[in-house]
Amino acid sequence: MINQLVNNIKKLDAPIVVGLDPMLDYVPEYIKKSAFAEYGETLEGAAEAIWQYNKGIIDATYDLIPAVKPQIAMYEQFGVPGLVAFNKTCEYAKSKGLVIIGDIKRGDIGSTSKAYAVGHVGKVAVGSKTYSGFCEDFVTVNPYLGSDGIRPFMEVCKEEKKGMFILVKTSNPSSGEFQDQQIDGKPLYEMVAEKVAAWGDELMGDSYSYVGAVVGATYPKMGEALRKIMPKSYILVPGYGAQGGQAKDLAPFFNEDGLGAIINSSRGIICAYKQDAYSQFGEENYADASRQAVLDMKEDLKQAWVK
Ligand SMILES: O=C(O)c1cc(=O)[nH]c(=O)n1[C@@H]1O[C@H](COP(=O)(O)O)[C@@H](O)[C@H]1O
Repeated sequence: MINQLVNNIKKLDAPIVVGLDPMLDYVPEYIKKSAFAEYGETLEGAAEAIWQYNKGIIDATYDLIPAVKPQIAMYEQFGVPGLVAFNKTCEYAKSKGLVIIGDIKRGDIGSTSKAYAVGHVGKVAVGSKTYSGFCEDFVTVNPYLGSDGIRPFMEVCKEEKKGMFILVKTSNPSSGEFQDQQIDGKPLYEMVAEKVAAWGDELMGDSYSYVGAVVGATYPKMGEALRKIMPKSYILVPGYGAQGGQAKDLAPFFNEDGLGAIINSSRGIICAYKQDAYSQFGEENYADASRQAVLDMKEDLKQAWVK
């Protein structure tokens, strides 16, 4: 999968992932109206609305982007119907040729991590049969529990040729509370990055590893240091756009080959129609606004990664 991700990025000249993080407030009224007419103001109605909203965005952008990143919390808030919408979204995006990065941020004791890995990027055995519960190509993983929380994801990813992005330095304001703590003269996030590089060496694709990292766009200086520590790991970079990360700061996240980083934008793309810059599209054409926002992001990012 890392090879497909790299190939998609090269083919489209777009190190971009669109975050599918639907809140009901983002969904245009006409979509909600039709979903509620069919299912009522229920969890099913909400799930139908976010699914229709996502479908519109995928249809309008799939030819421009290599990947999407559905954030599972946005779906889980609607319970089981929400999870059905998550799965439908992943399957539909996959049918359009997109790589799916499941933003699930899991990680637990070994046996539990194994179940997460099997469910999201592997296959579960039921009697003599096996099934893919969900169909992501990559997942985000929390490394707080250490190696035995990561290894089950590595084993499943090796078997299935899938991948993961391990949280190294997150984009949020409080990320330093723990991640920046100095241990033996080194920040914790650098220690995690060294482990990511070592785990990644065990699972190499053609040029990049199956084991990637998450580093926030909001910490470009740290991104520069981390790029060097993990040369073979793809870096998933959230925080561009809505969280204030800017293209001019993103160059250090890329390698000399112009690869090695994929920049996420969620609200900046899926809620584009609500922004002044795209107000001419109107609610009915929210998906066209998202398409324009992707084109603008691609142009904006050129200053960061075109060598
Ligand atoms: O793993 C992530 O994707 C992630 C890590 C991180 O450090 N910061 C971060 O914002 N994210 C996710 O990236 C997305 C950012 O959304 P926007 O701020 O709307 O672009 C959300 O889905 C977050 O959960």
